[in-house]
Amino acid sequence: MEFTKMHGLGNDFVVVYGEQALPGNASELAIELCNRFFGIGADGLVYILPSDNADFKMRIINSDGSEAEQCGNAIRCVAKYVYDNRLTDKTELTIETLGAGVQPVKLTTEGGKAALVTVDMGAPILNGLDVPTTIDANPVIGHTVSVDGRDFAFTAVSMGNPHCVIYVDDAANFDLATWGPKLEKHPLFPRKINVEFATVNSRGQVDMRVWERGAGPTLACGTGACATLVASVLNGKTDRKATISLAGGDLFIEWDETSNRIYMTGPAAAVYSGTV
Ligand SMILES: N[C@H](CCC[C@H](N)C(=O)O)C(=O)O
Repeated sequence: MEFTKMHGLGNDFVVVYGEQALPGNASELAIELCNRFFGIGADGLVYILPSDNADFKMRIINSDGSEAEQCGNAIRCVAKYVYDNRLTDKTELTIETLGAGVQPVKLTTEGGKAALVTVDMGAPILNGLDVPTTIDANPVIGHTVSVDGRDFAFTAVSMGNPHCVIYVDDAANFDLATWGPKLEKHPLFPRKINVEFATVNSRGQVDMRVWERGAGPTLACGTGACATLVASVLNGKTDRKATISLAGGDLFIEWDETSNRIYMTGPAAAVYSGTV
């Protein structure tokens, strides 16, 4: 199998093109290939497939073998892959995802290669039961989740995949390893959840660290950055445009008031190609 190792701000993927459909053993393959000691090593396995509704289709399998509905950093990598490998000559194209429909992307290029990618991530889903959570409220803001005697207030947002955003004093030094997995698998979240810990520094800049569903601590999370911006607007903490600063770097997120759509802008990189 030919693959290209790519990342968005250090959130890394094994990218495979040329399949007609997801192989039956995609989950087992993801576990094996994402293993950082016995495999290639990545946060996820990404397939670029044909689509009837868009230029391409993306499927993303987490390193634990679970398939996600959407992945912001991966969709930027897919856009870069198809442009740089001349599978399209368009700098404005569409990519179909499992859980967030068809998403328009815009590339800026440098030296004939894609550099920055802006993705229309669609409208956030805020109804608690649709995120999903077990909470019948719309939106879910400042709801309390208790784990091991500690209470966290969270805001729930889906970008196609589920997120809970929690504000803490010092996100960059927060104990992700202790609290991330407990929250990821909490019964309030029927399909588990991605957990973002955020510190708002101004109305235009937020530090965020993420414990991802099915992947654990990653250096960046595109959908998580979108969820963090939405939660910060809902909680009156930021404007509708802000830089979300992750361990791996910055993403620029805008929640357009008129269209209700979220725009994410950030880089994508290809590291090497290989055969496995
Ligand atoms: N672990 C996520 C999928 C990857 C999302 C993240 N890597 C991103 O950039 O949006 C989930 O199970 O919902």
